[in-house]
Parts: sequence; structure tokens; C-alpha cells
Amino acid sequence: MSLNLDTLRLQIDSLDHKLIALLNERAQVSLDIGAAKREAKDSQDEENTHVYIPGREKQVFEKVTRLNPGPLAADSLCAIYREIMSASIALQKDVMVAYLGPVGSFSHDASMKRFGDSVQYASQGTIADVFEAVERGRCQYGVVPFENSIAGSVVPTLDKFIKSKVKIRAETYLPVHHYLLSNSTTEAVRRVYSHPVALAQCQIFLNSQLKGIELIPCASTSEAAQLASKEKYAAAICNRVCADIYGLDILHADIEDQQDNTTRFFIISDAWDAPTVSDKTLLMFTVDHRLPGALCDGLKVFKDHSLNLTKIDSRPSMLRPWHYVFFVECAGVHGDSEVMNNVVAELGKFCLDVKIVGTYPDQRPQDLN
Ligand SMILES: C=C(O[C@@H]1C=C(C(=O)O)C=C[C@H]1O)C(=O)O
Repeated sequence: MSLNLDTLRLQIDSLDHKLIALLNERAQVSLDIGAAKREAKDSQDEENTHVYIPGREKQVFEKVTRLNPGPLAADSLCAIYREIMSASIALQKDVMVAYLGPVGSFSHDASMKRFGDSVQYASQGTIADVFEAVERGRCQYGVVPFENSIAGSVVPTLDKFIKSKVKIRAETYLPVHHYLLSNSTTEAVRRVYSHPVALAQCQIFLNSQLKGIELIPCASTSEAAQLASKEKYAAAICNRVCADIYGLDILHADIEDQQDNTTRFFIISDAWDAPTVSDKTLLMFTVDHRLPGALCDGLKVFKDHSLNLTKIDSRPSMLRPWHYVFFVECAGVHGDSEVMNNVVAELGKFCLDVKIVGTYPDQRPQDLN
């Protein structure tokens, strides 16, 4: 059978007819789901109805990947479904997502991959501003970096969780590759702008290629690119997309210390969602440093409930010197479960300010499980 271009294009046209009808049929069902969600809310308060359901989206992506017979690549099909679900969220409600900007940051990248093209985005100057946009209800969701596989915890995010009432609703992992962008040449560069966490991820490169150069910390990697674009002998360490956005040349690619460099982001909101088949929960508590073994006793509560810990970190409480807030994340448990109620009650016997910061579907990439 010879392949005729016109016949094949007619075939595509006819398939597009069917696809458009099916996509609209799906969109209508998602409108009905939106109405059902509003009805299910006692208050009928449209403002407080959540349209972004991370657990359901995870299920859809898993189903789509499982059902895919090819030749479409799984990643391509998931990208298509990302946009289908983004459109269906936007149909249900106007959604505004706050992220650490300006455009071109890794937070922006993570936000777009999580929410797609159909929702609205609001760029914020600092991580604290992202929290504030959600706290004040200007944005229903916010995306904040939580930890990086090379540089560790993102301190401003941890510190905001101590003070804020926002809840973690979802997590997402983003592979991070850094670029040195500039209008100058590597030899002529006099200063390098970037976010401190990004600078920490490129120590080997900086020590070998730009030893002794002035490093200037910024609020975000995209702000660094913006600043570098306005100077003659400056460079920025940032996402590749900043080259086009801010008109900079690529001097060096993939300058992160480890090629599998990954950042975990949290999607924050005013509420977490219902349990799924596999959730994680992040808790916070303060131990009394006068009680010997207080932290050990705290951790034993998790052991006694057979909970696997996936992250532990501490920050100064800012109330008294040498008084710490501990963050503990455990896997396989939802924040509203009986187990977690018991954990919170038991910790409360000898720890102060026990709080569940969030509970969310486990999105760890396969190779981390
Ligand atoms: C349609 C829903 O709302 C949103 C859109 C989804 C979709 O289009 O499949 C899935 C989850 C939600 O983020 C739903 O809750 O099922």
C-alpha cells in the first residue's frame, strides 16, 4: 500500500473531529464534577471549594501511562494530559498560582509542570511573599522549594512553615540543570548572581572555573538572570530558559555538582486533601531541651507506630536560644488518620507546638522509592 499524504491528512482531520468531540465531552463531565464539589461543601461557599485534587491527578497520570499502547511516548501523553486537566481545572474555577519569580525560575518551571497552561500565575519576589499570597487568599495555591538533593533544605521555606497557617497539599520533584549565562565571556566575568541554594549546587564548577569571583546571592535564579542581563561583566547561574527570556548567552551548560540534581517543591494552600492509596505527612514539634533524650523519645513515637521517616530537619525556634523546631516527614500515612491522631497526641505529652504541616500524595520518583 503506498502512503498518500493527502489521504493520511484526511485521516488526521477525521480523528481530530472525534478527539475534539471527546475532549469536550470530558470537559463537560469535569464541569459537572465542579458543580458536585460545590454541592458537597456544606457552606456552598464557592470561594473555598478546591478544584485541584493532586491524588486524583496522580491516578489519572498512572492510568494514562498504563493504558498507553504507543507509539506515543509516555512523557508526551502525560504532557497532553497535563494540559487537559489544566483546562478542566480552569473550567471549574478561576485558579491563581503564586510562585517565586520572575518568569524563568525553577519554581515557575515546577508550577507550570504541576498546573499547566490554562490556570493563572502570579509572580512573587520572595518565598515569604508566596506564603503571604496564599495566606491572604490572593492566590489559592502557591509553589515553594522545600529541599534540594545537593544543597539540602531551603531554610526560608522551613522558617515560614513555623509561623504560617498554610497547609501542604501536594509535592513535586523537578530535575534541575544549571547554566552559566552572561553577555560577557567566562574570562571577563567579574561577578556571578544566583540564589544561594543554586550557588551551593555548583560548588565544583565555581571553584574550578570561576575561583575567587564575587558571588552575589539573589532572591531567585531568574532575578539573577535579570540582573546579569543589565550588566556588562556579570553572569547568572540559572535555568536554561532564562537565556531566551533575558537575552543572555550560554557560557556553560549542566554545571551542577551532580547530574541527577533534583529539587522537591511543595504546593501550599489553605487545606490538604482526602487520603489516597499512598500519602506522606510532614509534622513539626519543639522538644524541651532540659529533658534528656526528648528528641529520641519523640522519634520513638514514630517507631512505635511503625512509621517510616523520609525526612528530618531542625531549625532554631526563634523564641529562645538553643531551642529547636523539628520537622519530621513520614511515609504511608495520611494526616487525618487514626495513626496520625495518636502520634500527635503522644508527642503532645512531652513536646511543644505539635502541628501537622501538611499531608499529600507520595510523588517520589520511582528510583527514590
Ligand atoms: C475533574 C476533577 O478536577 C481536577 C481535574 C482533573 C481531571 O481533569 O481529570 C482531575 C483532578 C482535579 O485536579 C476531579 O476532581 O476529578
